[in-house]
Amino acid sequence: MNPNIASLYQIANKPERLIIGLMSGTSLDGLDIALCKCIGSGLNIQLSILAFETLPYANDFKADVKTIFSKKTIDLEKLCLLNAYIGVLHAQMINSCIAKWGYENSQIDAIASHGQTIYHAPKSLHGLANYGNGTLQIGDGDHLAVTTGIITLSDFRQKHIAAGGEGAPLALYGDYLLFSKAGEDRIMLNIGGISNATFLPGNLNPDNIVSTDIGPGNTMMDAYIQAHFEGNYFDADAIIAKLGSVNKPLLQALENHPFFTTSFPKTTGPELFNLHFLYAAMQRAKITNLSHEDIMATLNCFTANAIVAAIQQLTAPDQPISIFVSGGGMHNPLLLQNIQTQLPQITIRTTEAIGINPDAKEAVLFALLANESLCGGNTFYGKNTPSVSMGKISFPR
Ligand SMILES: Nc1ncnc2c1ncn2[C@@H]1O[C@H](COP(=O)(O)OP(=O)(O)OP(=O)(O)O)[C@@H](O)[C@H]1O
Ligand SMILES: CC(=O)N[C@H]1[C@@H]2OC[C@@H](O2)[C@@H](O)[C@@H]1O[C@H](C)C(=O)O
Repeated sequence: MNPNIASLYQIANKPERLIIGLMSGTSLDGLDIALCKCIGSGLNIQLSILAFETLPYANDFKADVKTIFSKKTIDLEKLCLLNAYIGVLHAQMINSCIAKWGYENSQIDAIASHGQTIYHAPKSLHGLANYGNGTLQIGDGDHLAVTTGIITLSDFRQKHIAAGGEGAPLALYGDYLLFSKAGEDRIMLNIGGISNATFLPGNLNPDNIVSTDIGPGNTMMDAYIQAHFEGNYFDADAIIAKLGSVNKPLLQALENHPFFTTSFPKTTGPELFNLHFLYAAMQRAKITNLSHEDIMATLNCFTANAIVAAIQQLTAPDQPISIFVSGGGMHNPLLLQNIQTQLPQITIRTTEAIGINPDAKEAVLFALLANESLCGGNTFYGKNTPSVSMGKISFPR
């Protein structure tokens, strides 16, 4: 037997595994690295985070990725080079974290690598009759495996598409395994570049799970700040948005898009929610002169309204519901306030309240997906989503 296969077999048979989950989202702020201990699998999983770090990306690297990120026309050579480069960069970041945390690479059973999303093209976005859903994440798993010496699972989204999904949100799987609770309807809300939500029914019937993208999270606010406030990457603590007021005609123009009336589940990305989307809405609303502060206040409100509308769509009026938020947007105080004031009856907590660091949650979810591919695979996630094992396996040798 090839020793790689023997080692994979041995890892899959262990009662517990150490898996490093990686997430680098559409905000391009850095790489989230979560070292997870996974005992068992499926609905019996016991997962604990042993260490977590977000390693920020250098500005030059961000600028490089941005040249090929969510654009229809790009430099193919750059795409080809970054595919390998990101694999090696992520591997080096992992190596430094493992050493810092006081572990040896040989103690880690597997890496679960999301990669860097470069383009997300669900059919609802491209509209081309001859093509289905598409998505592309780069940072090749072989480079991670060779540079770390650790078996790596990567490129999780293709299997989801192959089995009939849009390649996202994959949060559903981990949300269901980790956070479902009998007798309590829950919504897991993640506010990253794009916001998404998973409704977890208290009756535990997987057919009642709904997981969907909602619309922009931080992406439009971030893009506006980056374009107009040199040296700033996001509206830290909503300082700028708090100085402005919401422009109603612009808000209405932003909200008047078919994405918001398309039924769940649906997915999206910065390919749609970007500055062109904003400028087109400004044109339709005949707005030529609005302060940066008012635009930021309006984008903040637009983001919050989309989230509130999705929560209202996922629940019946007066239905008791627990909401657990994660992702960078939860650190935006105005965004949270704009959401909470429209949902006064609901207590919104972070996932910390149920044992998972909200900044680490997405990286943890990928560790879980890898754990399922290694030693689970028997869970049924309901009729609305593919129940498949995801991730391609790369060997170090
Ligand atoms: N103090 C803060 N005030 C306002 N916004 C913040 C703050 N801290 C973080 N953010 C927002 O969070 C973003 C980063 O969020 P996150 O790391 O969840 O994104 P991501 O991983 O790229 O998301 P996704 O994968 O879901 O697209 C920042 O770009 C910023 O918009
Ligand atoms: C294609 C892609 O990278 N999508 C991301 C993005 O960031 C948030 C939202 O859009 C979500 O659909 C997804 O990530 C999370 C982890 C998911 O699949 O659940």
